[in-house]
This record gives sequence, structure tokens and C-alpha cells, in this order.
Amino acid sequence: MVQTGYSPLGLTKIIMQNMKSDLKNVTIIGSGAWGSALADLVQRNDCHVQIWSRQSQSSLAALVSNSDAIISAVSIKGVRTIAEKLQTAKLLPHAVLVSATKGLEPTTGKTPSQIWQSLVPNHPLVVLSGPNLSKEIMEGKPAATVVASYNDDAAQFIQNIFASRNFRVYTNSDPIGVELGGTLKNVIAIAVGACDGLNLGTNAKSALIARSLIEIIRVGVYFGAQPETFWGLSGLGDLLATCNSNLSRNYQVGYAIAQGLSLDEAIAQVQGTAEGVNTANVLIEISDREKISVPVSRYVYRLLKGEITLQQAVEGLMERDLKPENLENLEL
Ligand SMILES: NC(=O)C1=CN([C@@H]2O[C@H](COP(=O)(O)OP(=O)(O)OC[C@H]3O[C@@H](n4cnc5c(N)ncnc54)[C@H](OP(=O)(O)O)[C@@H]3O)[C@@H](O)[C@H]2O)C=CC1
Ligand SMILES: O=C(CO)COP(=O)(O)O
Repeated sequence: MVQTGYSPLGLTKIIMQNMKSDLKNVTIIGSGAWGSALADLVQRNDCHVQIWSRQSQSSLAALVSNSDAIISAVSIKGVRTIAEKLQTAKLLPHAVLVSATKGLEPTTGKTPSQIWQSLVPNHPLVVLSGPNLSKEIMEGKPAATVVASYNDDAAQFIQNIFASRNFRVYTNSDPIGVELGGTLKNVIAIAVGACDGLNLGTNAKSALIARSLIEIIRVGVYFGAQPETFWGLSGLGDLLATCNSNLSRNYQVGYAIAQGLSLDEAIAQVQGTAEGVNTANVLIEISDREKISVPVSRYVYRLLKGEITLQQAVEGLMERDLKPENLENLEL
């Protein structure tokens, strides 16, 4: 992602002015679980927050015309439509866009930030991702996240908007890595939910998480991410959160399948969006095309497609050819 069309120095000045003024205007797009939690966080920080969803009567263009920060928390299927709306809207010149979606676009294989960047290139873009189960955040429990951007000033601006006593916010300069950590772990959370649903034990679960992190890094490197980003909050951190909590919708999908439910039944039972199902499809298309080895995600994909049973997935993973652990060569 290359930021074009604005002056970083000008942005710094405007951001500093904004930080000093009492009230920042923030628009959150998406009133689902995550949009609502993010709105709650921003509200704690003396910001004027407005939430817009596709059900709103108000015009999005009118709402964002005075926003210092515009935060998109819709699921992946809504990202392009929303970005297209903002493409034609008149935004404040210094407005910062924040993408909080964890998914991959089916038709293009693009990440949300890539979609935003291609459609609204003249505004700084920040990716927000981390181990952030919305229910815990709504309950005011302590959590940490990452705001990543190629533009340091924009990342710091968003850091200040969100940071509070209960929400620790780190900046990072690898947005694509931060974004993919949050996106790809959703597929793994399905695998781990199934592993727990089958009661396969802590050794199996730990092996699954550790080996999955390696395949997440391989995909990340293909997308141009820094491998070390995945050891942080948005990679390992989010993998642990999502694979260890039955608050995770993706984990719930895997668990339900292990209880004998079909994928459709599992999705129907889960409240809200489980992005890992679609992400598995897109990821396998990419890994087939680019010859990236993603064994765990591939078994999740085949399981969700109904090509194999869960038992066959477990056997298939255990019976793969023996090989070195090979932590130095993560591109393969
Ligand atoms: N919940 C969580 O703990 C976290 C979620 N995320 C990510 O945030 C994103 C949203 O998740 P979450 O809020 O939990 O999901 P929900 O299912 O609760 O909400 C989804 C949101 O996306 C909107 N949406 C869906 N499709 C479209 C569309 N075609 N056009 C416009 N808007 C659309 C929905 O609008 P409507 O209400 O009108 O249907 C709703 O606002 C996901 O990518 C998720 O992975 C990230 C971190 C934490
Ligand atoms: O991304 C999340 C936590 O960081 C939310 O996970 P689920 O989408 O699986 O609920």
C-alpha cells in the first residue's frame, strides 16, 4: 500500500490541532458486535461518535463529511460497497480511514485494506487488529490491540482515539501483516474449535496452533508482510485469543461441526459473522495458484466443503510425510 495524494507534514499539523481540540468527530461504519464495541471504546475518550449501518436512514456521505476518523467495522462482504460510497463522498482532507475487518474478498483475494487503498487512495489508512473478543471489551475487561499504518502520524492519531485504561493500543508499521494475522487465524480457530469439540487434548491443540502460525507466516510473506509481525498481538496474540475462547464465532463453528452439525447448521447456530468460512475458500484459491503450503487451512477447507470427515482430517494431518520443522525457511 502506498499512500498518495496528501502531505504528511500537513497531516501532522492537522492531527496535532485535532488532538488539542476537545472533541474529535469519529464515524463508525457497521453496528454489529465489533462496530458497537469500537464505538464504546472511542466514546470513553471524549470523542463525538456516530454509528452508521446500511439500515440507517441517514446518508453516510453527510455523516462522514465532518469526520476526523472513519472506522469501518463491517464484515468482508460489505467492505467494497462501503468503500465505493466513501470514494464519492466529500471527506475532510485530513480524515483518517481505519479498517477493522478480518477477511479476504472472494472475487479478488484482496484484504480489506487493499480494497480501501484502491478505492480511497488519498487518505491515510490504518488497520486495527488484535486479540479483541468484542464481548470482553464491552465488559470493560483489559485488552490490547495494534493500529498499523505506513503513516506514523495517522497510526498515532488512531492510537490516541482508542487508548484507555482498559484498552492498550500499540502502533505498528506493517499494516498488511497486522491485517493478515487477524484474518488468517479465523480459519485456524475453526480447526481448533473442532479439535476441542473432539476432545483431542492440549497437546494436539498446541501443535495445531504452533504449526498454523507457520503457515500463516508463509501466506503473510506472499502478501509482502514482515514475518516478525506474526509473533505479535495481531498474529500469535489473536491466534491464542480466538483458539482459546468459545466467545469466538469461528471456534464455535469448528466445535459445532465436531458435535455432528452440518456447516449450515453450525453457521445458523452462531450469532454474528464467522469470517473463517469464506476466508478458507479464498485462501485455498490463493495457495493453489501460488503453491503456498497451508496444510491445516486446507484440511479445514476440505472439511467445510464436505469432502472429508473430521476424523479423516485428523488422520490426514497426522500422517503427512515426516519432515524437518524448518523454521528458517518460512516462504516454502
Ligand atoms: N466481534 C468481534 O469480536 C470482532 C470482529 N472483528 C471483525 O469485524 C468484522 C465485523 O464483525 P462483527 O461486528 O463481529 O460481525 P456482525 O455479524 O456482528 O456484524 C457485521 C456487520 O457488517 C455489516 N454488513 C454485513 N454485510 C454487509 C454488506 N453487504 N454491506 C454493508 N454492511 C454489511 C452488518 O450490517 P447489518 O447489521 O446491516 O447486517 C453489521 O454491521 C468481521 O470482519 C470480524 O472478523 C474483528 C475483531 C473482533
Ligand atoms: O477476531 C476476533 C477476536 O480477536 C473475533 O473472533 P470471531 O470472529 O471468531 O468471533
